Amino acid sequence: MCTGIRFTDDEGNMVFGRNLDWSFSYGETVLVTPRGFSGDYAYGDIDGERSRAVIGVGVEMGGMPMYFDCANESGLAIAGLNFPGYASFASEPEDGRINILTGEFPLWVARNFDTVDEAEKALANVTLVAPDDPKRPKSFLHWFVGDATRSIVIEQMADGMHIHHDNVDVLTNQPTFDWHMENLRNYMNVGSDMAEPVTWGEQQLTAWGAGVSMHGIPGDVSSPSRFARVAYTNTHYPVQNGETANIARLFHTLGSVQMVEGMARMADGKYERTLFTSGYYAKTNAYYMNTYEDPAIRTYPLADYDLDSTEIIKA
Ligand SMILES: C[C@H](CCC(=O)NCCS(=O)(=O)O)[C@H]1CC[C@H]2[C@@H]3[C@H](O)C[C@@H]4C[C@H](O)CC[C@]4(C)[C@H]3C[C@H](O)[C@]12C
Repeated sequence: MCTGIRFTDDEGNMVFGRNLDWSFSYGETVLVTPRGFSGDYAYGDIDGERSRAVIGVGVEMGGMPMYFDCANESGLAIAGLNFPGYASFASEPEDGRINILTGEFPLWVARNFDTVDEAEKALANVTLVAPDDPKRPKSFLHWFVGDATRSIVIEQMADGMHIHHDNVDVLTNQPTFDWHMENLRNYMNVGSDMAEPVTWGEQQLTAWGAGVSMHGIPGDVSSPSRFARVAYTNTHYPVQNGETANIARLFHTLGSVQMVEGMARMADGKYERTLFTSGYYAKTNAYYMNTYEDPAIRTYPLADYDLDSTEIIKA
């Protein structure tokens, strides 16, 4: 399972991040794609005139950075999360369209747009392609895209591309975004206030501490439960000032939905766990990441790399 969140600091700078939950690593690292990199996309040269510098977590395949999540120097970020059973892509490119291999989609978005509005507009001409090619392993994802103003969820299904404005700024996995938003209505009774004393019959009941009003928020790690829990946390967390407090917010909010060894097995019998948590703060133009084995948060400021280089940089 995976979880993505977005929020802003007290000055309106975006913070965006995700948990990557899985049973094994693909050898992913922080990768910087400098402005001068010339992308050899599967379906032609689809980058526009100005290519933005991009940083994120991914793997290099065939000379291309395949990002799991990434952000650009303008403060636009994107993350791919599993969506099997619902995601459905074209198996071949279509004439007259911008054809994008699904694995290259995060790079294309981050290279070419400054805002969610711009990216959303461009999607009208996009065909997402997952060819039947053993050399190109498939992944069935939906994507979460955010900037300083808002976030959207992109779900390409058999009946077309669905783009949702995301009012709670979170995403998990299956089922569809619409379903998750409808499900939130099950939890509208909960809140963060200290529970007031009540009387049942002749019995006085008083809260034994904080947290009683939150009863009902599910504690398990299934996708619908994580969606409800992280939507609650993300929308109730007070706005923060500065790097330390906002990165703490990012990692604690994602920590509230992390998967711990032993909690849940995947279909292959292995335990799923939060292999890494990563994210971007637009104010510092930096990526942040920690892993299951090494929870110390490392910082990767874009300014530390040669952004005018032509080669992918492994941070
Ligand atoms: C497995 C990852 C998603 C994790 C997740 O959402 N888990 C949910 C578990 S569950 O189903 O809901 O149980 C996804 C996110 C990004 C994906 C990777 C990226 O898309 C980059 C390439 C793309 C290639 O097509 C496949 C390999 C790959 C390297 C992908 C492997 C895998 O599908 C990743 C790593």
